[in-house]
Amino acid sequence: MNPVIEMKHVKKMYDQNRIIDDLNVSINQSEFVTIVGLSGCGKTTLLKMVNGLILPTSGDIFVNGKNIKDVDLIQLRRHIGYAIQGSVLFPHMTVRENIAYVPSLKNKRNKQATKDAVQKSMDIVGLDKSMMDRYPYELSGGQQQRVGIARALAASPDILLMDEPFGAVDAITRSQLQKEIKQIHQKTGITILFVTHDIEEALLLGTKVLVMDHGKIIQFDRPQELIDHPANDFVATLVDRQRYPMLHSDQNI
Ligand SMILES: Nc1ncnc2c1ncn2[C@@H]1O[C@H](COP(=O)(O)OP(=O)(O)OP(=O)(O)O)[C@@H](O)[C@H]1O
Repeated sequence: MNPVIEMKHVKKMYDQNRIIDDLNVSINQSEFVTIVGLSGCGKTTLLKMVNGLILPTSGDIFVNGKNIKDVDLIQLRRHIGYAIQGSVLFPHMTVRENIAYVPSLKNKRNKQATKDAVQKSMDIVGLDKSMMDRYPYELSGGQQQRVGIARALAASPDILLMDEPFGAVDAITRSQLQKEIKQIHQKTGITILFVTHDIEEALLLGTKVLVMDHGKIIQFDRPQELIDHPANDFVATLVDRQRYPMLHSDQNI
């Protein structure tokens, strides 16, 4: 299978600081990759390099087989959904206008296609039609988060980048959103890269988990592999049996 995203010898420096260090990774279509690691280890930097919001100091990044050095980054981003923590909606636009933003750029002459895309992505994230004409300030945090995800999905992207998307909501809403994103992944087969601080969330959602430490990939494996065969003490501590017994198959008796 050809990888959807491939990074080869990618480095990122800020001044003399090496943030990403000779990173190599291949991500196949329809994987749900969760990215975990301590604060400041380079998770967001890695994510933003996929859609060219951050450019590497050296190395190559391929998306759908094309080196992003050779593609128009604005075009590239239209195929890559991006959802981040908190409300990043346009405050002066309604829910409908927020979600329609990218599809309307794509379907300039076909208003119906945009309308359909808005309806479809609202359905996917479970937003009621009655919300369409509300402004972001008229929504709860969880609803705003759903609109953010609907907006990221509306242009039917091949890849969805999510940076702590559920970080700012309460535990119940978070668990609902986790279920929804899992269903969206199963229904659409979209490739997802999902940054989280929460190892439990990473193990539950990811088809593969990418563990980072100081700008390097320490392990990139199926969740069960991390639990059964942690690559080092750092990973072992992260997936600690005492703290997450329910995630360990031998304890699910
Ligand atoms: N524009 C910048 N200039 C200088 N240093 C930066 C810049 N952006 C990020 N960094 C540094 O790069 C490192 C990695 O940042 P990054 O945001 O990728 O980490 P992270 O793993 O996502 O952290 P967190 O979990 O806290 O969000 C940090 O030490 C950060 O201070």
